[in-house]
Amino acid sequence: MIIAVDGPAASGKGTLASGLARHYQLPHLDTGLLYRAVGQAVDGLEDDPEFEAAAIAAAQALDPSQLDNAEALTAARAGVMASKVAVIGPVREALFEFQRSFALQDGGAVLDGRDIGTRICPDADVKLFIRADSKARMERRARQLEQRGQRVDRYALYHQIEERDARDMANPHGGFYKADDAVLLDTTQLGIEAALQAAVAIVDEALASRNRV
Ligand SMILES: Nc1ncnc2c1ncn2[C@@H]1O[C@H](COP(=O)(O)OP(=O)(O)OP(=O)(O)O)[C@@H](O)[C@H]1O
Ligand SMILES: Nc1ccn([C@@H]2O[C@H](COP(=O)(O)O)[C@@H](O)[C@H]2O)c(=O)n1
Repeated sequence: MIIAVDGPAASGKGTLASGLARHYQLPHLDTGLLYRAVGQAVDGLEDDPEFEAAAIAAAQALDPSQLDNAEALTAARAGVMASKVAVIGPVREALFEFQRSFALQDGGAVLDGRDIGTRICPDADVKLFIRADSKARMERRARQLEQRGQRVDRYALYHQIEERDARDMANPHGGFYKADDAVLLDTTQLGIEAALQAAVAIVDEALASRNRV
């Protein structure tokens, strides 16, 4: 079974995807980490005329074992850099095959990102599109950073999230929209456990209706 989980920054899609993976005992891939690893590799080169070429080379050379050191990739700066390399078509092409193979492994997988239901796994068995309003997303990310001991400027964080969403949605190579057959789950008013229960109910219902056909 392939489960695709998409949604904007800090909507909680990673938390839900990993909860679904645990629940259904499937492997999980956070595809944002791939873009973050590429972004991190070219951090500081944004004004260099070779920025695009360097990002493409980094994507082509990406060793997914780099993702084991995920802690550094979760920094806000890595997210911003990820969204800058994600607009480069050949970067997306270079990362496609790894994601597709991960999804197609025996038994299936859960993948979360921006284009899983639209581009990577248009054939997924179940697709979820997670949303939460910008203020809730900012507050969740702020608490996450504060728990790591970081000081947070909530005003700046709000604008950083909005700016990243805007860049992602304008990405001509992105596929960042809700697939027609994705189920929308709004978690603005839901805590983590309630959101996971709602997601499990959606997956179970999708599987049951598939079996009824
Ligand atoms: N429903 C929820 N209610 C409250 N907090 C939540 C909820 N879902 C996730 N969180 C918390 O919000 C933070 C961001 O969640 P998560 O990393 O899953 O978001 P994301 O959409 O994967 O983010 P990104 O796109 O930046 O990778 C985490 O600290 C997580 O524990
Ligand atoms: N499938 C994806 C996943 C991510 N991106 C880009 O990477 C940025 C960081 O992703 P997070 O999920 O870790 O927040 C994101 O803002 C996108 O620009 C993508 O394009 N496609």
